[in-house]
Amino acid sequence: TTKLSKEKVEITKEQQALVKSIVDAYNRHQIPQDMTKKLLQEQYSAEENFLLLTEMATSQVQVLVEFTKNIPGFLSLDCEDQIALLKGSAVEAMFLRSAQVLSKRMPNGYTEVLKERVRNSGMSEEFMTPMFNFYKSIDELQMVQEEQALLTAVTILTPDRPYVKDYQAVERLQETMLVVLRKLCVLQHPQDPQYFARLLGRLTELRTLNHYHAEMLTSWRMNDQKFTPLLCELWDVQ
Ligand SMILES: C[C@]12CC[C@H]3[C@@H](CC=C4C=C(C(=O)O)CC[C@@]43C)[C@@H]1CC[C@@H]2C(=O)c1ccc(O)cc1
Repeated sequence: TTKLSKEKVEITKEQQALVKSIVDAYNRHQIPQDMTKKLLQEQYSAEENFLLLTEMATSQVQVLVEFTKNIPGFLSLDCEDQIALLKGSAVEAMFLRSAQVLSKRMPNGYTEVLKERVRNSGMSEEFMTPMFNFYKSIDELQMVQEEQALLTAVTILTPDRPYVKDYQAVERLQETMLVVLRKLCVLQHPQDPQYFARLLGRLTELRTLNHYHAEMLTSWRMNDQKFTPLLCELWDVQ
């Protein structure tokens, strides 16, 4: 086992401030309530479900940008690198977000309705399976909100995205998050010293979903489904 689990793990004052600012940003930036209400009310059809998810995806990108701007140090990165990180991590952040939302037990059956609409949105089986497997593996972790917020920040601050110029600057920021995340995991799950490693394993699983997503977009376009201008720009489609 790692030394950490033997020693008393201390979170420093500045690390506490870091976690607080990221968790606050994570909780502050959510898709608008009226959109989630629509999800519960609109009638079911593959087209209607796809439209709703497209609206949610578009809103989620805007939420993601606002959240990212609140990650300490992000705005001091090179501007073009900021764009490269957002473009490169948007799909993973979206799938991570959907897994975190779907693994919550919502009182009004929101997660069941959302799952049903995802299942019936014109997405083919071959992408559905890996995506729902991912949801299950995130659900098993039962992450607390600090872990969810930090894991999202770690995903965004992945240095090896296309077109990132100052790799080291991004790596340093990600490292800062990982150090805090590891301490939180040890403190939150003392009985499971491998918890942090399992959390990082989810990031590897996330990357494979990136690959499926490109094909998912293509298959949707084959059925001439329309995306929004923001999604087209983000994913270089149309
Ligand atoms: C990722 C996704 C779009 C965004 C959805 C996610 C399911 C759950 C969500 C919960 C959210 C919340 O409660 O905050 C924000 C939106 C998200 C994150 C969908 C599953 C498949 C879909 C998709 O890939 C897709 C992509 C392009 C489209 O045009 C339509 C769907």
